[in-house]
Amino acid sequence: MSPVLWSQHVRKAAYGACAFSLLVFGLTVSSPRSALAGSVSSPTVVAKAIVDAFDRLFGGPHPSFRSVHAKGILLEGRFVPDPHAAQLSRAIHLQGASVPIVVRFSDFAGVPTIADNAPEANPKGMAVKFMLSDGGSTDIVAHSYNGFPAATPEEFLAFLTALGSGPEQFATHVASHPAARLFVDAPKPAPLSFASESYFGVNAFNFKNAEGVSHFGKYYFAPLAGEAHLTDAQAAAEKPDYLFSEVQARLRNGPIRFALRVQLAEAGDSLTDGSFPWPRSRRFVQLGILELTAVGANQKQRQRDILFTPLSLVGGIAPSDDPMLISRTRAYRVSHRRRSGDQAAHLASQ
Ligand code: HEM
Repeated sequence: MSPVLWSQHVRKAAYGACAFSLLVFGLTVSSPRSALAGSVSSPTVVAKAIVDAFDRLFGGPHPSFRSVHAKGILLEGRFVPDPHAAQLSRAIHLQGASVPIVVRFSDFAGVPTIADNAPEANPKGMAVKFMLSDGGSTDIVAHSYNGFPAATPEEFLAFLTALGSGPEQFATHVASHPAARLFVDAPKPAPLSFASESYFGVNAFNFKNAEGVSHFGKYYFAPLAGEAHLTDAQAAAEKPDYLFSEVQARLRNGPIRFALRVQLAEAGDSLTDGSFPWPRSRRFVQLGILELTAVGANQKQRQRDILFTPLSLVGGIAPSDDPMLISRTRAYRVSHRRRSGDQAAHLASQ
């Protein structure tokens, strides 16, 4: 899809979310740019500016909903580690015993009512929380595009600012940023099911085993049902909530399974820039199987309350130096505070 078209789709999503959003959109798109022109440099400031930019693009904030990936569903099940997973990492959930998991599938946009077959509903999201035997938890936050339109948080803020500034500005940004170009041009077909999509962790982590041997790698969720996507015509014929209905119907016929793998870095692969994928020829290590068996109860409240972040980690898995990881985590916390309804916290996050 052309950058102009993608930008128009995002605008349409905002319009659909709120009749007033055209005015809001038009009035506020210049704010992130003026923030950028100043000294936006700390990860916290950039993270807040990115959440503000999402809210402007998507007519938010929408109370109780995430600033992006607003429409989602929580499923429950378990993770069964592979017998060889401990060779990669000493992490507690990779040592043999299965652990309960909560998984949230989502559409991209920050519009709670987005149609699943709308272009701005892609990429799809998959966030996983592993409930550890020591009472803690650890997360993986992945999406269905193997890369990202920006290498750094500042570049991502510039991307969102350009997107909100109009088709010409966005086309200019895309023309001078290869990762944005690749992202905009990449086909993002609607999946047949949340269970028939691949999901990528994008940013690298360091995995260390009990002997102290460490490797850098990126997460990858492979659907055991196989990848399956719709043609544009098939997607257009689907209902707005087709993915959410489908996943619940699918669960009535048996578990949904994904393999969790780590793609290992080789010399020369960037450990600090997730915007481009590593070559497919890199070795994958299987960490285990996710088995989803039920739709979570009390969806509305639990989706509002639960927080997934890429830096909710556990011993044996450490962040790389990719600057996105810290800004992502801060942005997710800002968005979480804003949707929690706590006015004091909301003000503190301004
Ligand atoms: C600087 C880069 C990024 C920023 C600032 C950012 C920001 C955000 C924010 C603010 C949220 C809402 C979180 C919440 O309210 O709980 C979010 C959600 C999400 N993001 Fe990102 N994001 C970034 C990069 C990425 C990347 C690289 C991926 C994929 C690997 C990704 C996947 C997701 C997913 C799947 C969700 C939904 C999580 C959930 O279900 O709770 N994001 N992002």
